[in-house]
Amino acid sequence: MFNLLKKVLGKTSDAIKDVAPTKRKVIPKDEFEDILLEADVHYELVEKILTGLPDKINRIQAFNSLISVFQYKADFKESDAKPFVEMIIGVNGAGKTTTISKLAYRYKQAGKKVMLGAGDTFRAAAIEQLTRWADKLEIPIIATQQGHDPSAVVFDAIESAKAKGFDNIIIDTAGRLHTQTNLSEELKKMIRVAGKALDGAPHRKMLILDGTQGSSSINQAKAFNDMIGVDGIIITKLDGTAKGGSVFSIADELKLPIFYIGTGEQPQDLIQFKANEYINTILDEIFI
Ligand SMILES: Nc1nc2c(ncn2[C@@H]2O[C@H](COP(=O)(O)OP(=O)(O)OP(=O)(O)O)[C@@H](O)[C@H]2O)c(=O)[nH]1
Repeated sequence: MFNLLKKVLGKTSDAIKDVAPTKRKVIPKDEFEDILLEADVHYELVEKILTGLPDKINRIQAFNSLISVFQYKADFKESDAKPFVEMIIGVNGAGKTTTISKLAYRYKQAGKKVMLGAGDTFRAAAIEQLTRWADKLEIPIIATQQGHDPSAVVFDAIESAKAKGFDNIIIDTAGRLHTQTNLSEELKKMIRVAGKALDGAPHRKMLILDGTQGSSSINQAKAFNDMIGVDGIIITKLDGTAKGGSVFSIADELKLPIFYIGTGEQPQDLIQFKANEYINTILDEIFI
């Protein structure tokens, strides 16, 4: 896991090495500042992280300051609902479809019966892409034609999963409609319909953010959070970017738990996010 994370953060580590080529026991505070900025931690947060730190910083001081970014106000409460209904939200291209296949693969590996719902009915390509993943993973999918009401997909998926004793339903959603208001109304309706079909559903609304966008994905995330209230985040494509520090900015601005990070394009390329491991992987590049 540590090695995998090291690989995922390879480009971020290279960026850190450009600023701090030699590892030491203590580093000057302004060098720590440069490192954080280089890794795309957002300026105000860098200032916050540095507050209270001495002029020369050791690893423990750096760790304590960075881990404080991940103290969320409210953590997501695990649910043992069956089926556990999850909605996957985010802009087009963030990696929703791929991430759904990764979650489905993960749950299936854990022995769960998983069903997908093709809720991005705005684009035929989204329905096709998800159906291809479902076939490849040998997982059933509820899909309709382009333009049909995605709430019907939600309802049918939940009814079918209840009848057949499924454990997990993962529902795709549109990332864009003709207007933002349409999108908001559609997502809210999907949530209402899920709740009618099964008490407490959807149990988790997961936002997918593209890690290569760095801190600029934050406004998008806030817009979705304001619209429907997000329970947690998955950050994708961290393997291809030097902006690994954006994870700090995302956690700080949204105060939402980060559940997983995407580490590649295949169904198995998803790892659970653990703040301490993430920070230690970065600090390994800086300190002896
Ligand atoms: N390297 C890498 N690529 C990823 C990751 N997650 C998704 N991708 C790629 O990002 C691209 C977009 O992913 P999709 O899953 O199609 O994204 P989407 O949000 O469903 O986008 P649309 O289908 O355009 O709505 C694809 O080429 C994926 O293979 C990841 O964690 N790492």
